[in-house]
Amino acid sequence: MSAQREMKEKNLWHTPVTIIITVIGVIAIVALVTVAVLQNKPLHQKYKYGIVLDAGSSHTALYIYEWPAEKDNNTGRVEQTHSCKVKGPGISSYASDPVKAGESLSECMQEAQLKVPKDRHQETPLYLGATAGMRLLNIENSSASDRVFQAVGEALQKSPFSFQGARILSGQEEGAFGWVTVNYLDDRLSQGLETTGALDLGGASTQISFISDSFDGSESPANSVTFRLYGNDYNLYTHSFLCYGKDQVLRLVLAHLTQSGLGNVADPCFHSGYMETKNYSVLYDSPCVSDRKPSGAPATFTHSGRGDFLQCQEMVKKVFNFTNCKYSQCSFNGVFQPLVQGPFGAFSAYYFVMNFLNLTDTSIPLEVVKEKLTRYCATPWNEIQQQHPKVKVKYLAEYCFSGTYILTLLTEGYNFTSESYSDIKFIKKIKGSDAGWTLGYMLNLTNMIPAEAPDTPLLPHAGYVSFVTVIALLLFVLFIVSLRPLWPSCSKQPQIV
Ligand SMILES: Nc1ccn([C@@H]2O[C@H](COP(=O)(O)OP(=O)(O)O)[C@@H](O)[C@H]2O)c(=O)n1
Ligand SMILES: [Ca+2]
Repeated sequence: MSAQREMKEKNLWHTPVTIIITVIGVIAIVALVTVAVLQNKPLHQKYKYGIVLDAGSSHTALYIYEWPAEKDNNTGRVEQTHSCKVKGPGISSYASDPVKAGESLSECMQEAQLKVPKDRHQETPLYLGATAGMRLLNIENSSASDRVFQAVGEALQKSPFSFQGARILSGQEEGAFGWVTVNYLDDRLSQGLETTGALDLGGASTQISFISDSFDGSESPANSVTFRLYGNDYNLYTHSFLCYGKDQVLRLVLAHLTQSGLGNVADPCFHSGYMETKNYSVLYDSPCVSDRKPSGAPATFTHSGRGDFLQCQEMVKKVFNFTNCKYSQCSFNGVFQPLVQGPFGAFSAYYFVMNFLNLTDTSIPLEVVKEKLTRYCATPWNEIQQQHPKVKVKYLAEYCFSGTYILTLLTEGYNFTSESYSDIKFIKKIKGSDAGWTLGYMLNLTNMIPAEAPDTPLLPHAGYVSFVTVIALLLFVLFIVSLRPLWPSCSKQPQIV
């Protein structure tokens, strides 16, 4: 009897019930893992796009940005995938023929249509932001600037993209968005790290933006921009100096020089042997200098070089006004500025000029940098031309001036010292994206930087799948173990008496 019962128990393991339970258990685990994998698998990577046109004083550039479609506001994921330099001058130069300003953009816009997948064209936002060139035109002749915007807007409206408007950025926006760009690309915002200051040098204006422990905005509210990004509050100091881009300062310095020698201008900022006949009307055709035009000036003057860094620096210093600071401290022209603090990224013309001059290494002592520039400026013009046959003569002639202006602006203007000079990094790109205001502008307009830190999943996808699998297997094993009494080896062997 007992042997019979035990035989029965042994056979229980092979009963349909046990088999069904086991099969259901296996199916349940396979289903659980499959659902977990499918439910949480990143979707096939699709991208979204955004286009920004940087309408600068000297030229316009188009930038295309790309980011994974399913995670709009995650960290540091927007990247520049393409850029296109518009041929010809900046849009403000088309004041007398605005339609041409619109037409000038068409080549880059065609390129953008090829770069952005066709099925994304309609939903891709397109922005145009204009900076100091259009600020000056707006001051000089606001109806002319309106006409340029009208023409540019009409041209962009015809593109297949979702045109969101063309407007002038304020100097504050230009500075602040440049700061957002460099800190976003370095993942400093998402990770709440110490931020990098931003130095942007354009043709017609220049911006300085940084966080200072001693700045809460109260001393000069006009220089304060506040942000809440990824759960952190920032009170940014920023200032934009209109007319202090390198092309306008070149005019200012020349304007100073023409005050003394009307027909002949011997310029220490140009190489000896350089000589060009220039028009007074062209030189003074800018609101930055127009009030300085000497009366009774001849139509033209001879602009010749003297190649003397120190004297050039003396001339450049004259464009800064160091008197009349009504704040605790100022940079120049009575503008409040706290002491520079932390690392800085210097981009745009800062980079182009210092890179040309082989002076981007800021670990070289400032005195040595000045010596190198002194030697460069003293090099005769014919030698310079021989050394750089491929560089456009107009640009080549100006590097001595531009280098001198950059060093003077940084040290005399912003009060960088021999020590803090090494905190500056001359940069063009960060992780493949150009440093400049455009990315920050787009991130802001598309609400891509959240005010609060996004909730991040506890585990990455692969970790999550492994976790679910292990737990499911564990449960299954426990279940099997719980059936132990039914295991054949655990049942008593029938004893045959
Ligand atoms: N490869 C290049 C490109 C631009 N640049 C200069 O960089 C400056 C760019 O200024 P911008 O056109 O953005 O002018 P803003 O409107 O920013 O004042 C101009 O002075 C250009 O001449 C350069 O030196 N080398
Ligand atoms: Ca610019």
